[in-house]
Formats: sequence, structure tokens, C-alpha cells
Amino acid sequence: MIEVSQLVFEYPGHRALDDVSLCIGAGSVTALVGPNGAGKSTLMRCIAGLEQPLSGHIRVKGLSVQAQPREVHRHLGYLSDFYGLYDRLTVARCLQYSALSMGVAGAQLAARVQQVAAQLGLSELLQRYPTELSRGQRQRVAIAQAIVHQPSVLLLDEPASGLDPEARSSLSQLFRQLQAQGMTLVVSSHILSELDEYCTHILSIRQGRIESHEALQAAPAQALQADAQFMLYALELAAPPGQDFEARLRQALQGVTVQDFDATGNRPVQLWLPAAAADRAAWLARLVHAGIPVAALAPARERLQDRYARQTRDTRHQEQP
Ligand SMILES: Nc1ncnc2c1ncn2[C@@H]1O[C@H](COP(=O)(O)OP(=O)(O)OP(=O)(O)O)[C@@H](O)[C@H]1O
Repeated sequence: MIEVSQLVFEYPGHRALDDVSLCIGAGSVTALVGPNGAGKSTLMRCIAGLEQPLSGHIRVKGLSVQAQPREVHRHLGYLSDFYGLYDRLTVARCLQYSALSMGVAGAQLAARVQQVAAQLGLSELLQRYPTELSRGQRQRVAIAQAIVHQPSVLLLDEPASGLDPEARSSLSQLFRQLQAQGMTLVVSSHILSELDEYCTHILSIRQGRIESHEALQAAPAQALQADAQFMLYALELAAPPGQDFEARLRQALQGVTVQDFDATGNRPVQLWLPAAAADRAAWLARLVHAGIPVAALAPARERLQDRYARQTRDTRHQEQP
């Protein structure tokens, strides 16, 4: 769906993207991650045809972004990290204007505006002006503008910044809906927990280069492998962990990586255990022997922030002489 090959982009005196090649499949949801200044926004702007690369090629749905930007725009929605709204237009007018500029025909216009307003919870706000809206409501208008023409690809740069937890959660629901409709999403965010539930791929960039691009397994029940020998499991406890629980657990499991431990007991403990069933059974016996009240053990999906932290650690480790 999105093909980027050997992309180089330079700001005056600064190479922001250096030989970037990647392929993003149709229907996927890609978390674009990386530290400040890594080149995430620049990559999105290049894919959206808003920046002219020094060299390389970008195709969206087989169309060349450089040669056919207008055709590409009809298939693509883009939300910038710093977006603007037309403060003198009502929300309805903002949406109509975006739809018209993306080639939505007259007869479809009103229906599309109503539909997208309903999808984003804006139906009651259509006659208001953006200056009369809260930050979260403005953000929803901006997202509605980006999808009013029903693009097949949606690029969102920090879409949840400034939103409260409730608004973030409804944004996650919207992204899941859009994915279910077959849309391909690329979402950049510094808050990985936001993307955890629904992204299918993680694309990590650092200093203008691709650090990694990996598929996450769709079913949470399937474990991701830390390496060939270990898989991630969630340990459910029969009783809340006590004060000395972590020490007991670590003692019983010397040699096993405890991925996630939450002393409040609100989240299951996550452990990397041997993939081989016989070896795992031996570790489990040790846990029970140490008095850990094991209620259940189930394959787990690694949380995105843990995976990113692990990858970053691994990369740094490899870079050291
Ligand atoms: N207009 C510009 N002129 C010169 N350099 C720029 C310009 N815009 C960005 N840069 C530089 O290009 C690099 C990539 O910037 P970019 O905004 O793509 O990073 P980012 O990964 O989106 O960062 P953040 O997470 O902070 O939003 C940075 O080093 C930045 O300083």
C-alpha cells in the first residue's frame, strides 16, 4: 500500500531521512516510533507529498507521490502534529470544504459530512465555530477533515496529544473501526500504550534511519518471541502480591526475565519462560514450590513500550564495541 524506496530528505544543512526504504501493507496499523528529532514527521510529510525528497521514490496504492500528488491525495488522509482549523467557518463548513477539496462530488457531500460527524461525535457541534470548541473537540474536527473523503491510507502525527484519557480511548475505538473498514493507518505517538491495543506493526526510526520494522502478532493470546528459546507468559495470581513477592519471584526464577511486574497486582506479571513445554513445566514447579500462588499461566502479547525499550536496549548493546 505504501512503498518507500531509498528515500533521502534534507533540510538546509541537515539530513533528516537517510536511505529509508519500507513497505507498509494494506489494512495494517503501523506505530511510527522514535525519539524526538528522529524524522517521523518528515517521513509522514514526504509520504503525504508535502515535502520534496532529495532522492528516492514513494508510492501509495501504486501511484507515485512525486509524479501524481493530486491523485495520491484522493486516497490519503493526513493529520499534522500542528494542524490549523478555519476559525471563521462552522464545523460543517470546515468538513464540506475538506471534502470538496478532496474531490467528493456534490450529491455525496452532505451525506459524507453527516456520516463523518456522527463517526467522530461531532453531530451536535456542526453549527459551532472551532474557536468555540475544546481542544479535544478541535482534534476530532481535524481528524474528521482528514477522513471525510474516505481515504484508504491515513497518516496521523501525534493524534492524541492534548487529549484526556476518555478522548484517547474513544480515539482508539475510532482507529479500530477505521481498520475494520480496511483503512491502512500510520500513527506516530510518543505514548506507546495508546497504540498497544490495535497496532499490527511497529516501525522504529532513529537519526533518520529505520531502526526496525516488525509485525506484531495480531492475537494477544500468541506470544512474541524474545529469541528462539523464550516466550512471553502472563502469570495470574490467586492472591494479591505481598511486599516480599517480587523478591520471592525473582529468587524462584533466577535466570528468567521478569518483563512486567506490578506490585499493586492490577496487571498480570509477565515472564519470559522457555518455549519448550518440559522446561517450562520445571520453572512452573519452582514457582509453586516457592509459595507463589499461581492461578493460571497464559501466553501473552508483549506490550509495545516494553518491546520498544527492549529493541532500543538491544540496538545500543550491538552498537557498543
Ligand atoms: N524546517 C526544518 N529545518 C531544519 N531542520 C528541521 C526542520 N524540521 C525538522 N528539522 C530537523 O529534522 C529532524 C527530523 O525532524 P522531525 O520533525 O521529522 O522529527 P520527529 O521524529 O517528528 O520529532 P518529534 O518526535 O520531536 O516530533 C530533526 O533533527 C529536526 O531538528
